[in-house]
Amino acid sequence: MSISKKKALIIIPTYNESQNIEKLLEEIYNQKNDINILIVDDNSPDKTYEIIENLMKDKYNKKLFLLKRAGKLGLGTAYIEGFRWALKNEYDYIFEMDADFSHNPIYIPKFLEEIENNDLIIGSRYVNDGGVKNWGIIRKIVSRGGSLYAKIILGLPLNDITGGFKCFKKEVLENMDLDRIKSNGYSFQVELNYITYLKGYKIKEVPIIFEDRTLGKSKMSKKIFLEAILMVWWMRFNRRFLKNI
Ligand SMILES: Nc1nc2c(ncn2[C@@H]2O[C@H](COP(=O)(O)OP(=O)(O)O[C@H]3O[C@H](CO)[C@@H](O)[C@H](O)[C@@H]3O)[C@@H](O)[C@H]2O)c(=O)[nH]1
Repeated sequence: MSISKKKALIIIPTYNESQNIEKLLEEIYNQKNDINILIVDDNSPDKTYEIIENLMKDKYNKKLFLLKRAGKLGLGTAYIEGFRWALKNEYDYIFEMDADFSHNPIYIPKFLEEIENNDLIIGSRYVNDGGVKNWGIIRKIVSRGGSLYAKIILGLPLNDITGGFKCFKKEVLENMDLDRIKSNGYSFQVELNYITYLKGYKIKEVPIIFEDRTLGKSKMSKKIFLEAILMVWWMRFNRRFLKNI
């Protein structure tokens, strides 16, 4: 079957992204006009959801959707709810993407091409031709170190393990019990990659240049960072549980 016959959905979790979201949607649709987008908004105080509600009525009618949750419940659970929605609505290819332009929409066509012969595509900062822009030295060390830490402890043959620009084939998500995923922050990405790998799916890293956001603020915190450090050890010792999740 050709790409055009497959249904693709991009899930974008949002919390206070009113400065970014409309422009991002425009750029995504410039890259790929026939794709659907699901925003999972946690009742953003800056009313990001109102921008979406207006665009859904008019400009992006029937291609833009919104799940509005009661309050800030975390990135991981936002994706889990998005995945459930995607499976219920029979999407074949399911993307994860940030709202802040750190994930450049120009890569979407490449991901769609590569997912045909793979089960999970990871936009990777740490393979040839990948990289980061506008990051200070500390953030570079923490991010690169974090991926190496998870790679060594878990024995994962991947270079960018925490990255959040991805595309799944629906079978991967259908064949895991989403209710049993434990992580919510950075380690959410690690846990999903690890389960996908343990189940024997084909994972490919595609190089991306990750650019730090210029508008709005990152929501990541010390707590999320600590969760990631500890969760990697939990995953290491619960390999069998995760393989059968
Ligand atoms: N709905 C919802 N969205 C959220 C929440 N927290 C963050 N988001 C949304 O999730 C996206 C990423 O949030 P950032 O706060 O910009 O995250 P980051 O620190 O840059 O982390 C990114 O990079 C990490 C690794 O480099 C990734 O692990 C992570 O998934 C994300 O892609 C943004 O669209 C943001 O609005 C939340 O609690 N609820």
